[in-house]
Amino acid sequence: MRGGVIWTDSDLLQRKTSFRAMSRPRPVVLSGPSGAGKSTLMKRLMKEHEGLFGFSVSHTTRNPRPGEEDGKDYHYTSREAMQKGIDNGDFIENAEFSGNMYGTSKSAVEDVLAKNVICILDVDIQGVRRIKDTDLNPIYISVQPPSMEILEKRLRDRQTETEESLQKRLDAARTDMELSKEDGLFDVVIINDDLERAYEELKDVLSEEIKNVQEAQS
Ligand SMILES: Nc1ncnc2c1ncn2[C@@H]1O[C@H](COP(=O)(O)OP(=O)(O)OP(=O)(O)O)[C@@H](O)[C@H]1O
Ligand SMILES: Nc1nc2c(ncn2[C@@H]2O[C@H](COP(=O)(O)O)[C@@H](O)[C@H]2O)c(=O)[nH]1
Repeated sequence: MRGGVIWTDSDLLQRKTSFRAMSRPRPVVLSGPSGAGKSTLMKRLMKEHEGLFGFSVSHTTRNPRPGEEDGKDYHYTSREAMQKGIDNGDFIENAEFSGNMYGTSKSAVEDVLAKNVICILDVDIQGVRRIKDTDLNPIYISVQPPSMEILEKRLRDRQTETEESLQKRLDAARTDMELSKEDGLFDVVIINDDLERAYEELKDVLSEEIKNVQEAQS
């Protein structure tokens, strides 16, 4: 794994200054319970704004789902390899979620930042807290389902989970829905009830960043 900018060491302030001086587009962190609709909203955003966004491809130890591609949706890896990368300091954050490891490597973020596009990170609430300790300075958005019942239906209908992993995700969702109420943790909370409305809200929140990148590219 490639090394590079380290966001949590002692010259944090120095690098914060240099980040601002380069006026890079502000990254976006999308979080919220599994099944709330983060990927659905993100994929639509990236499709409608081609060349303006870049996805930070996380690592995970979970198996690929049908249709998912290694290097595009995730870097699929083993526990051993991932732990080695973590011990090596290659990750800005990592977490255990529903029996698997997930993490954002430094190079995943750097590769997107280098293109001067808006970097999107899809991470759970533990990842949000870890990213708060870095100088990435993203916009924090929580995507929430209208209710636990609707979330469960969406996860079941998606047909990606076993009963066991579904129950783990529902447990994590209850915690997420509670913790995400914390004052100041998120800049915006979007309730993804009606998809069109949620998408418009997401675009609205990001309109300034989108405009800035469009102008920089023209
Ligand atoms: N507003 C909505 N109304 C109805 N169904 C929705 C809505 N938003 C998303 N869905 C559906 O709900 C399911 C879960 O959405 P999605 O996979 O985007 O969630 P996610 O938050 O990215 O989950 P994960 O964190 O597990 O990747 C999908 O099958 C998607 O098509
Ligand atoms: N802390 C992190 N969480 C991550 C990362 N990549 C994804 N996720 C979160 O995991 C769950 C489950 O994802 P799924 O693809 O298995 O359904 C979801 O809440 C994601 O937001 C990461 O790099 N770090």
